[in-house]
Amino acid sequence: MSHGWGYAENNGPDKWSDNFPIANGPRQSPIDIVPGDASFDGGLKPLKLKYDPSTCLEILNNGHSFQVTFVDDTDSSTLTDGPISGIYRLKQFHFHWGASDDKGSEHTVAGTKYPAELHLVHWNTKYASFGEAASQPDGLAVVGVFLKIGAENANLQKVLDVFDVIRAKGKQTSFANFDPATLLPGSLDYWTYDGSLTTPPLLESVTWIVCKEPISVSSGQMAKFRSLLFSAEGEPECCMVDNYRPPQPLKGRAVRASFK
Ligand SMILES: N/C(=N\S(N)(=O)=O)N1CCCC1
Ligand SMILES: [Zn+2]
Repeated sequence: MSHGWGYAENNGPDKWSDNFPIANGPRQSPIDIVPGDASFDGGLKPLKLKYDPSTCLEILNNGHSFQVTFVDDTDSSTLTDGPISGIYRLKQFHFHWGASDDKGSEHTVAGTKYPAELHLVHWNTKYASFGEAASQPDGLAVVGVFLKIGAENANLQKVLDVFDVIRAKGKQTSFANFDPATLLPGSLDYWTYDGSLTTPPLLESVTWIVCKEPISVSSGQMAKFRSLLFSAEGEPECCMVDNYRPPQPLKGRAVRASFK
């Protein structure tokens, strides 16, 4: 059985280019964001995020992370404005995190790693589906939010409370009426650049929108993230930790800031 991609020594980020040569492409993600190198762009609009909790469907351990999936057959939960044109629908959100609080985010800020990073994945409705959009240079828009150790996050806890039911790869359960807007920081100031999916197939179809302000997470809550498994039931247990890709070369790309 071929070992699929993962985050271990034998199938992790350094090996992904074997099966996904775009891993060495011109617009790969994540990146290290250097605030002093970002250009303020007064033409960037504020982010407009309109989420309908009734579109929240289920939560799944997909063996790489866990994701909360949304019904995306209408414009009920959308991202508009910001650096994008048109309407992008929310498809899912997921996280990346570390084995300890000193690492875990995918994007870094002047070399600083956060313990985790939230990704809200949206697709451009000028295309017929997420799958079609994912293959287009303007197909996806992902809002990234850093998690910083601090006070317990009561909104995040609603997600963590169902982890016991999705501990192993392939487990899923219904997850209704969750408002992802409760996971956004108070300020929606952001950096934006043209990038890619940070996991295989690493498609270069993402407009990245990374919020400057983190949200809080407690150390105890981070321990709960680490209770999930990469492995399926019946397999040797492998803790789901360090499911992040390190920063990739900028290759001449501009990073713009929506704030001074
Ligand atoms: N890598 C991904 N998102 S991410 N980490 O780039 O936001 N995805 C893979 C399929 C659906 C989303
Ligand atoms: Zn992600």
